[in-house]
Amino acid sequence: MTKVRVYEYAKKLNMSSKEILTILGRLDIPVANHMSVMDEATIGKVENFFSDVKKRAAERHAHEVEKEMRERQQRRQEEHRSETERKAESGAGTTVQGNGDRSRERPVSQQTGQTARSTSRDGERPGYGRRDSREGSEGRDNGQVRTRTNDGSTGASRPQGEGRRYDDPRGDAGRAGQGGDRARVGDGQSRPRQHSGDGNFSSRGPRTGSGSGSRDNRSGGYTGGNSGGSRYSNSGTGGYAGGTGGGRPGGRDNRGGGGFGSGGSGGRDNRAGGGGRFGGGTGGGRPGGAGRPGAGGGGRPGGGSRFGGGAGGGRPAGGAQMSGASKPTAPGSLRKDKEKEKGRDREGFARREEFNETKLQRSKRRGGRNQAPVLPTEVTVEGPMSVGDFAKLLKREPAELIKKLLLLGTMATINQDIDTDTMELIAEDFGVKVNVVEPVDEDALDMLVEEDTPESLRPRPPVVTIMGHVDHGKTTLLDAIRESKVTATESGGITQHIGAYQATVNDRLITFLDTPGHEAFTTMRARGAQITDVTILVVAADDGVMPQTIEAINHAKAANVPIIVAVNKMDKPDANPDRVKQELTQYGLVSEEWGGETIFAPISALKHEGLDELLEMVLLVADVQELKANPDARPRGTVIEAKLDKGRGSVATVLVQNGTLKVGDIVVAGTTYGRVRAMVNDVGRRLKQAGPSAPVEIQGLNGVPSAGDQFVVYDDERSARHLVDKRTNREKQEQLQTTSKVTLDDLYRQIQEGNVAELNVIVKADVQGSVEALVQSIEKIDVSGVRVNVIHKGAGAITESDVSLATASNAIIIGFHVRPDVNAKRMAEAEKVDIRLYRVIYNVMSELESAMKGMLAPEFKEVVLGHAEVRETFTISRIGTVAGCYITDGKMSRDAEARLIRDGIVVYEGKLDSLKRFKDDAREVQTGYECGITLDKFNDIKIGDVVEAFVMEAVKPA
Ligand SMILES: Nc1nc2c(ncn2[C@@H]2O[C@H](COP(=O)(O)OP(=O)(O)OP(=O)(O)O)[C@@H](O)[C@H]2O)c(=O)[nH]1
Repeated sequence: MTKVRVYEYAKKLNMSSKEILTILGRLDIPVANHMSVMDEATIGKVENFFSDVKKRAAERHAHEVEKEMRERQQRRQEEHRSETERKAESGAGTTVQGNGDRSRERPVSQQTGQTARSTSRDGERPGYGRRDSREGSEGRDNGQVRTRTNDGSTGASRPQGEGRRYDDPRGDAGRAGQGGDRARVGDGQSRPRQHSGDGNFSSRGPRTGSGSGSRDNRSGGYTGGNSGGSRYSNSGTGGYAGGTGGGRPGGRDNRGGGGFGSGGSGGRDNRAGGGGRFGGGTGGGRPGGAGRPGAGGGGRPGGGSRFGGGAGGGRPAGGAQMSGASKPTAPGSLRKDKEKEKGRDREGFARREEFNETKLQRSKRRGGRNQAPVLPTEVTVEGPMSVGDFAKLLKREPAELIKKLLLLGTMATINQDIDTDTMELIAEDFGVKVNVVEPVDEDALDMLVEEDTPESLRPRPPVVTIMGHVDHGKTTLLDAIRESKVTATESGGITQHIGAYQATVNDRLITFLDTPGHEAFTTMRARGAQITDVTILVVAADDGVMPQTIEAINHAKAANVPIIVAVNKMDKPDANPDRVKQELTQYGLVSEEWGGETIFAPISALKHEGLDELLEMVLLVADVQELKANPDARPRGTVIEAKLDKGRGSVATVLVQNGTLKVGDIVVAGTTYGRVRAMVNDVGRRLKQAGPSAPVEIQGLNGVPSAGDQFVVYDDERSARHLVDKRTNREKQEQLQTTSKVTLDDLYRQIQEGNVAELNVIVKADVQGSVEALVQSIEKIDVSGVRVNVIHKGAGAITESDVSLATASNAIIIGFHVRPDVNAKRMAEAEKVDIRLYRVIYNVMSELESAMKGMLAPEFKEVVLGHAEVRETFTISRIGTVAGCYITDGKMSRDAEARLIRDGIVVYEGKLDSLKRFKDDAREVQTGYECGITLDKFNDIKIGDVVEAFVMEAVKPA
């Protein structure tokens, strides 16, 4: 793409020009209006903007997801904690001992202490880290320290160390060590079991620090590098190490674990793993322990995590708060208190949230006295549906869904369809379960489709279609087969062309569809009917592959029907079957002799040569397909052709495809039904019944069905009639829908039905200035769910070409101080294009807006009575200008209102002052007569002007 106009670009993105202009404005790219040209650089900037939006949306979504995960985890931890507490009642100290070895404990305690010291020394706020780089380096140091912790030389601060919080772009190093203290604080105490070691950091250390192997030790990895110590520990590096972040080390349920950081990860169930689910920086991600009272240091998602920020950090609060025991660990700095405060705040927030949620749930349970809709907890969908419909189902505002979609990185409109996966994602956010069920196949229901058991199936004759290029001999072949193979003798019946016949070959039947060429395929397939089992492709040996040959191949291939090539006219001296074979290889039909799989049968339809071989091949191919049907099933099949016969009424040739059709059966075919009165086969023999693959002509339907209609036998006439009525109504409805044009009067209904997402408008006005003003105003109309899209604008009368454009694009035409010319008007009436004529811009706006909001309730409608052409003008003193007119269409009425149109532009609108026929006042003057007209307080009438008479009629709201 090099250069596009704003509106084109907007259209491409399914957005409004206004939206693009707003974006351009935000990007400080000067553009005049929607016609302005956007060059490549501008487009690039806009696209960057979009990708930024998406990125942010994804991040926000990630944030939400994680928040939810965190809450869930907290709940689990709570549960687990109480369980642990119960267990711990019998001896906490032992637990400590049991969980880690001393060597591992020590470093932690040291580490803890160290960090605390360093923090207090620095005067830093330990929990959240500082922003200055120094801190970052400390964070890194911490990381290093962490790696050294085993020798006890130092001690890492909180493992998440260096990460920045959230999306601080500078998060690379800053905030190092943040949360570390908290971690320690938590470390120290949080875990109830550790109380045994009260105040003794070292004794507490191991639990928290080294990921002591406790399966559920979510806080384990606080020792950073030691995370490996945990049974389910992180395999990553550094655990909580400041530098590399680390994961949430041991926790079995570690979902976010170090995953947010670059290293770490790893709990058994660590779902996020080291890579960082949200691509965090280096930080510690969600450092386990979070919220687990004993574990301390609970990390709220490590800094880096969600917002792709730097490292670690995380929310220290959890542990600290819960442990409340931070006292012994923390060096008692004020900051710590503040930290704690913050922690509390967060806790408080979480509690408040929880409270709110509980309240919501409770009120939901109570039926929401104050909240009108009872929100569903489970919905059932059948497949993709529009955002609007899904919102309705969820009893939420579409905007909420659109927002969620945006968070998922999808910009959707209310009418946009979303798939079931997306629905599930959104619904999950609302706590709603989505059940996806197979859509009910109404047709299958109507057709009373039943499964046949394998035992009930019996072999049936193949149904063959003959196709090929014009004059290659299709008809001759069909006739030749019929003549030589049809057993017309038995009843002495007269061979009838009923659209299909059956031939006997080696005592086996083959059904031939008698309609040569593509019709059988096109009409049948267009109606979803697949009746052919084998195709004989006739190719004249002297002519080779021709366009219709290729078409035929494509049809057969599309229908997945095997092809047998009949190389015809072999009797001709210039027959060249090899050429045919050669040419057909290009289309994937390679003869068996040449190593392919396609059967080629050389024949002469004219001389009846090679027919037996050809038909044997047909049987062979059919055998491979194992064609079967259940003769005892409910009879069903397809209409091959149908006509109205003078003597016999509706006559339809049907191919029975399953079951056995009998005289007296009640058949429904398309929108016709009736009892089978009589049934004859292709040799004119009256039948009482016809089994699978039999083509028969039936009488008794109440109308003429279409070729391709499927028929089925119903048990009673009433339900057959009911089905036909239903289908007829559906057809009418569909017809109505396809022909209905959007009009302002039913715009709202169409919006509601999801038919209009964009209201296409053509704007015509008297002068260019008005056009622009109007367009600008129209584009400003902001009604959710529909967007006004000006597809064409211009100064001058409304012409035929405007109407045809409106027809093609389902637009309405807005005329401002202009009128449609005669042809345009006629065409608009015929095409049912809504032309709205206005004289005040405000009215345009308010009417459009009202229509979009469904509030348009026009009480009056203008009805044009007729037009008169001004052929002469007279100026009479005290009266003014009298126009000598000729009525070109309709009539002029004395009481009518009138407007004067000059070159399609309305120059006056008011009342007819007088209407005279010669010298007499006239009440009405009809087409083809002359009359004198004066306009109320208007004299500037010129020859060539047109007077339009109209009245305002009250109309019932649609
Ligand atoms: N020599 C010779 N002529 C044949 C043979 N088969 C058909 N023809 C002649 O080819 C001409 C066209 O045959 P049709 O059977 O009408 O061909 P078609 O493919 O049905 O043609 P359309 O109905 O127009 O599509 C007729 O004059 C046939 O007599 C054949 O095997 N040998």
